[in-house]
Amino acid sequence: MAVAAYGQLNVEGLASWGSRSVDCFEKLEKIGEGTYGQVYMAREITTGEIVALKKIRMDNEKEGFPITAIREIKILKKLHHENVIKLKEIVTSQGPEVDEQGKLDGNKYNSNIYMVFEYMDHDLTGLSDRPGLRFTIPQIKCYMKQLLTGLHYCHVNQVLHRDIKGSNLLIDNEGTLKLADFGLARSFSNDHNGNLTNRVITLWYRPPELLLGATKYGPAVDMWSVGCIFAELLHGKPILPGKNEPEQLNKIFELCGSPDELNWPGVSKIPWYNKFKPTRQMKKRVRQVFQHFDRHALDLLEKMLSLDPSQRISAKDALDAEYFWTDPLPCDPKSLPKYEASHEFQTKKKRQQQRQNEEMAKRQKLQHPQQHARLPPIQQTGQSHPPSHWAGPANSYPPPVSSGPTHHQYGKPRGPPGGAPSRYPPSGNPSGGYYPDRGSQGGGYTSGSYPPQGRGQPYPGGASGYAVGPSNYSQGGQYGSSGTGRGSNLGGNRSQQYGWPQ
Ligand SMILES: Nc1ncnc2c1ncn2[C@@H]1O[C@H](COP(=O)(O)OP(=O)(O)OP(=O)(O)O)[C@@H](O)[C@H]1O
Repeated sequence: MAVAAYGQLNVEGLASWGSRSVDCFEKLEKIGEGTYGQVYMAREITTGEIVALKKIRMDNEKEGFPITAIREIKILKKLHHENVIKLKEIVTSQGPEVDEQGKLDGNKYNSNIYMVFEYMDHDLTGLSDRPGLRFTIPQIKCYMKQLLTGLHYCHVNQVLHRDIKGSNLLIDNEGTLKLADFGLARSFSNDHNGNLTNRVITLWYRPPELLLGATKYGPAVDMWSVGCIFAELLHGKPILPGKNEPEQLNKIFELCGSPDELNWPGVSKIPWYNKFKPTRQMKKRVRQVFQHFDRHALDLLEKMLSLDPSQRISAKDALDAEYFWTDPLPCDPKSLPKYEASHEFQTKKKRQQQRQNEEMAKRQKLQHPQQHARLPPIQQTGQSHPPSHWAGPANSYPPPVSSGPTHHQYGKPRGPPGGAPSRYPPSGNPSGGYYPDRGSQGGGYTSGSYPPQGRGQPYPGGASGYAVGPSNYSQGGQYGSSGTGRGSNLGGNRSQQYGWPQ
């Protein structure tokens, strides 16, 4: 990995940053662990403010400070928007640190660097993974609108996110959604001719042009991921869960049809097209597969899942789509129900523990079948159950609560993740903005295994043909052409409403 020499983290405009010690914060709980660091919920000791501390992983760095962290810091420093996570500060630790197991963290610099973020109660994956949870259509529209607004802001500021997925969409108990994890993000310019890496974006959300080896691309790559998230929210589970790159491409072609020069002019010039073009002709099946989505949702989804990136809808035009302007309208974020905190890391951990408990119970049953038949059921400590009287149909909703935990309620470290069932009482009265599920259109979620990350991991099997080659493929300025129709007629009012730069 590219690095900067240690001690030379010269991030413009960050003069006073890094002057405070991490000792100004009390770590409360680990809430995330990603490729590039661990994330903790923490409290600032003097003010009591709850924040998220992202520790920059240095243990793999042979020569210095990871370039991904520098990029993330630089990019976040220039982005200021309600739907983009706020980087508050950088803090450092002096001297060796120990991990959760009390082991030295093995960092040869004897010093760590942390990014301090505003704390968010949930990530979208963690939230949607709550047992029995189904998002309503107004709720899905509300989250999608915020996602598109944040992304539009990034794109007009010439930043590609390049890792849009549920666990990077953070949500607070005010219902605000923010884009996070800019570790793979980078600046682009419309006249930029250099090659970019195509080994970005987590596999299930990676667009066909990157899978086919394109190295010139633009904001349309993020819009493909948005399309996958949109369909996932409505469908209840990831729509393109490929195990490796060839399978991922195949799943895309089965859903969106096979690419050719007619539906995607220039596709045959993308480096790995000949290697991976489907051997048989496949038809587009989006409308058939998702026939339970409403007409406006389907129209929008088709435009997001356009194989040809130059025809893929932009974030701005997506916000003008009929979908967001027809009943049921997106709900007001503030009216959304509040939930107990949920992050993907914790829900994964809960599931893991639940599986372990189940296996243990099975083993014990096999060893002592009769004795166990008479014992009370094993308590599933790792699982967060809805109250038993709420174990209704799958489309019933997790109980909204009148007052969820606020940041300041996190006075002391909480117990092990998932140690206790949800504390929130059920409510039969869906309050403000909560709509009961609208038939099969309500979203839902099923637990599943997780996709390979999009961070420069080698393609499977060196011989698979995924060798980076020169590209003569150009995306052709998809972004910035705002298109015609509603956007131009109504864009003024709508732009004001979204608060995006004109
Ligand atoms: N500001 C925050 N508030 C609350 N939770 C957060 C915050 N930032 C990150 N998290 C949690 O930590 C997880 C990992 O964070 P992040 O994606 O920034 O790290 P990463 O090392 O880049 O991860 P990955 O490799 O999965 O992309 C997130 O999915 C989220 O659950």
